[in-house]
Amino acid sequence: MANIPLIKLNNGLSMPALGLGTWQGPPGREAEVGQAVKDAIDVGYRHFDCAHVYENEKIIGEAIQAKIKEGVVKREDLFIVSKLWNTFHRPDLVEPMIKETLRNLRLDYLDLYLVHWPYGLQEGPELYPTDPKTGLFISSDTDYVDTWKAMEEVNKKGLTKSIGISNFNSKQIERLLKSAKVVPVTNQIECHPYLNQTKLRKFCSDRGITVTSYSPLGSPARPWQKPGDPDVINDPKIKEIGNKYGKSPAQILLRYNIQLGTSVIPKSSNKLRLKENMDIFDFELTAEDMKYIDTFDCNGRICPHAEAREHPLYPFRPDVEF
Ligand SMILES: NC(=O)C1=CN([C@@H]2O[C@H](COP(=O)(O)OP(=O)(O)OC[C@H]3O[C@@H](n4cnc5c(N)ncnc54)[C@H](OP(=O)(O)O)[C@@H]3O)[C@@H](O)[C@H]2O)C=CC1
Ligand SMILES: O=C1CO[C@H](CO)[C@@H](O)[C@@H]1O
Repeated sequence: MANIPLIKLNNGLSMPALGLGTWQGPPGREAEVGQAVKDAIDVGYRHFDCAHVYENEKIIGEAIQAKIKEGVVKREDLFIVSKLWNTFHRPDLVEPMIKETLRNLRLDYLDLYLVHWPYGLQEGPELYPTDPKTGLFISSDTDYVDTWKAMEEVNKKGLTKSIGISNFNSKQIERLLKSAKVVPVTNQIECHPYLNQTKLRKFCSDRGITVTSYSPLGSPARPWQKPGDPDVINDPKIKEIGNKYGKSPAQILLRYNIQLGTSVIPKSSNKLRLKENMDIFDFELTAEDMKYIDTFDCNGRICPHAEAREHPLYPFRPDVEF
C-alpha cells in the first residue's frame, strides 16, 4: 500500500497530501459515494474531503463507521474534512452546523472544518437561494470576519482539530488575518495546470497557510461543462508527458500538484481509478517538465460560481489579481 506523505500544518498537526473528493456532481449520484469511501479506505486513503452542501455526509458517515467496525481503520488514522456552507455564515449558526455535520458523519470531531466560500447567502432552507428574475444568488450581509470568530470558537471547543478557508482571494485572506486569533491551516482552491495559482500559492505559503487543490483533474464530469470548455485531463500534451513516465494523464496531473507542495483531493467512484490516483509516489516529474506544465496556465477556471458574481465578497473579481 502506497505511503501517502503528510503535509505539516501551522498548528503542529499534519494532513495527508492525497485525499478523496466526495462531491458527486449531478443529483441522484449521491449513493455512489458510500461504496467509493469504503473502497478508498480499503486501498489506503485516509483523508476525505466532505461538505454539507454535497448532501451525502450521512452515507459517508455510514461507510466510515462500517470500516471502523470491520477493524480496517481507526478513527484516529483518518483525516476528515468538512465545510460550512454559505447559508450558515451567521456566527450563531456555525456551532449548530458543525454539530449537524458531526451527527451526519457519525464523528465526535472533525480534523478540519473550512469556510466553503468567503461570501454568505440568505439563511433558510435553500442551499442556493436564487433570485428568479436575475438568476443570481441572494446574498446575506454576514462578514466572513465574524464567521471566522465563530469558527475559532468551535475549534477551541474541540469540535474540530483545525480550521481553514476555501475559495478566499489574497485580499480576503489579508483582511481575515488582521483580526484572526487562529491562522487558517489551509486555503482549499481550484488548482491544476490550466489554473496553477502560482501567486496565490506563494501568498498563502508566505503566511503559513497550506493549499489544498480541488478539481485537480479538471472536474471532467462537472454538470455545467460545455463543448470547448477547459478539459485538462484530455490535453494531448499531458498524455504525451504521461507516455514518457509510463503514467496516465490523471497521475501526471496529481503528481504535478504534489510537486507544487499542495494537498490534492481527486474524486473517483471507481476502485481501479482510486488505486491509479494513489499510485503517484513512485516517480518524479523533472524540473523541466514541471516548468513546461507551468506554461499551460491560462486562467482556465472551471468552478467560477458565476451566480455570485455581484456579491460584494465574491472572490474572483476582475479587480483582484489573485
Ligand atoms: N472547495 C470547493 O469549492 C470545491 C471543492 N471540491 C472538492 O474537490 C474534489 C475533487 O474535485 P472534482 O470537481 O470532483 O473533480 P476532479 O478533478 O477530482 O475530477 C473528478 C472526475 O474525474 C474522474 N476521474 C477520477 N480519476 C480518474 C482517472 N484516474 N482517470 C480518468 N478520470 C478520472 C472521475 O470519474 P470517476 O468517479 O468515474 O472515476 C470524476 O468524473 C471534489 O469532489 C470536492 O471534494 C470541488 C469543487 C469545489
Ligand atoms: O465544492 C463545491 C463543488 O461543486 C459545487 C457545485 O458548484 C460547489 O457549490 C462547491 O463549491
